[in-house]
Amino acid sequence: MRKIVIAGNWKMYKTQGETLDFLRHFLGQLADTPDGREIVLCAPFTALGALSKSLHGARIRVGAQNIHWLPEGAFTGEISGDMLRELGVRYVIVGHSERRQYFGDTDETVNLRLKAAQKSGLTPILCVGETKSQRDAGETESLIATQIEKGLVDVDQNNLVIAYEPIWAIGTGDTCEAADANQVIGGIRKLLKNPDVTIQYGGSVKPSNVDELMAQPEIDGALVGGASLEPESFARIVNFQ
Ligand SMILES: O=C[C@H](O)COP(=O)(O)O
Repeated sequence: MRKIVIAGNWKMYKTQGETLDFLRHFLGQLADTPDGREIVLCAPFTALGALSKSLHGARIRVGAQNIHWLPEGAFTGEISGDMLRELGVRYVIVGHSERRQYFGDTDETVNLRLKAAQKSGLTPILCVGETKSQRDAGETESLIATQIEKGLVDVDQNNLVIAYEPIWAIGTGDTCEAADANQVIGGIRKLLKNPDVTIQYGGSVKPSNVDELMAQPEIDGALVGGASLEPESFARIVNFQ
């Protein structure tokens, strides 16, 4: 049975105070959210502790946005899985295109981070996706197959979420057609040993397009950037029809 997971990726937005303000407005809008939908907020490191402490049994899981592959060491600016666990974190995004583009993540380091997350009892959200030029060159399928195959070496597919995020659709308002996203995600599923892995779509998910995306048979959730920053819009997304 595939689980529905709707995750907000706050990227480098929201202080602790802004996080608490978000929760004040967001939690009250979950009263009618159907059972069986996992809601995750992936906050900046500095807000994770405040987020965990303020949930008081609410049905929200806390997520981080990066993890180092070693338990400790001289790695300035990095954070380990056990440090995240101590803060109540359950999920962690790995291999987001912004990490790959700006901070040098490769399929090899993504693989190390995935395994480290699982070793610490976290559920990693592996991001894959193509650029516009790769899509135009017809390379989407082969590029994603490489990201999946190299990323998932020795990774436990029973504790994993994958997010298909076409890079040209991130933060652009230019959403991938729902049917196209469904087709790519169906292709990803065929590469997996475990067909029940939750596979999300990410890239300009909004209240206006979430219903159509979530109606697709292969799409099990969403990884939401900009539209997760506002309580009203993220609530509408998690309450998709
Ligand atoms: O992780 C989230 C994605 O980068 C999507 O961001 P976006 O919803 O702002 O396009």
